[in-house]
Amino acid sequence: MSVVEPWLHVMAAVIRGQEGRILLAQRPPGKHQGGKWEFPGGKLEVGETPLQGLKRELHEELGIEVQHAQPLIKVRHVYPETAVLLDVWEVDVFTGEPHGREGQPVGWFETEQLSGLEFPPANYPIVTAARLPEVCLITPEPEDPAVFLHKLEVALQSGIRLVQFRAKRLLPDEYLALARETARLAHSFSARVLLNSPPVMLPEADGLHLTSAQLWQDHDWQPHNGWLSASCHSREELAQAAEIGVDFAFLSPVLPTLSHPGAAHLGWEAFAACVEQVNFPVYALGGLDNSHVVAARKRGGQGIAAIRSLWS
Ligand SMILES: Nc1nc2c([nH]c(=O)n2[C@H]2C[C@H](O)[C@@H](COP(=O)(O)OP(=O)(O)OP(=O)(O)O)O2)c(=O)[nH]1
Ligand SMILES: [Mg+2]
Repeated sequence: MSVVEPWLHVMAAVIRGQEGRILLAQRPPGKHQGGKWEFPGGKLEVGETPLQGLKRELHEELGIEVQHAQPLIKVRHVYPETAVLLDVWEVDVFTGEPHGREGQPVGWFETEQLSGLEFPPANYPIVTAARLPEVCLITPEPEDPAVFLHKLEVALQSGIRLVQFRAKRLLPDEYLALARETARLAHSFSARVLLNSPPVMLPEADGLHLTSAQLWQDHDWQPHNGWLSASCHSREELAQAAEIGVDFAFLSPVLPTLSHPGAAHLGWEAFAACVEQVNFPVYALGGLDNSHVVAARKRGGQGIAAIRSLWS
């Protein structure tokens, strides 16, 4: 990504309606990327703040008044015609009945339908961000499988929808058996499971999670099914994660942690600066709990991930 590129600042919205459905519009034929589905929005005007621009665009294009919105992701993309900075916000409270005021078709879609639609090439990470929740549970080292699954169920009941199954001390067969049970239980709550360093990838998993060391191994990690995510601790590791094509990442430690007392941590400023360098969703990790979701979002993060604070 060139820093001298004159980026065209575009505001776009992931508008959430009933049961989490998302409102999309079709770009008018003849316009740039015409005919494709888009997250409604348009160019920021001189003198506007991003939120003002977002509100104006959604009023002009859909006739709605935004009541509450928060940043979701920023994506930079260079088209042959223009370089765009897509500044995407999530809108969860609005008034008015959205309709295509410029004659464009609009529709509500389930998050799971999004990956089957044709969007402009810049939109892939936005679709990932729209499908990912704000909070990810990373499991602590399992001791007794029955106790583990019970605690997992408690976490799922409390609203967890993304689980990174992390077990370093199990034998391969034990790992796979518990990973299968974890996926089965998570799926019964419509939650998804990433496998951290599995002996083999399981078809029932929703993604493969890489350690930061694996990022540098000469290996094709792309799983046949699901997402590819990675643990990162620096700008260099995030750049390497981008290089190998991860869908999203976890950046840590953001705050001091009990597990690594006295170790250096990034702090929110450095977290924000690192996230700004990449085009995919990044979870903040390290010393965090549910109360830090808004802080993470303000710094460009997808939300927070945690072990300790999300496990009973
Ligand atoms: N709104 C929106 N624009 C997108 C998305 N993906 C994507 O690549 N773009 C690009 C296409 C365009 O080059 C640019 C948005 O410009 P636009 O044509 O919608 O701008 P606008 O609403 O202000 O329209 P206009 O006044 O120029 O007619 O961003 C998306 O999901 N939503
Ligand atoms: Mg527009």
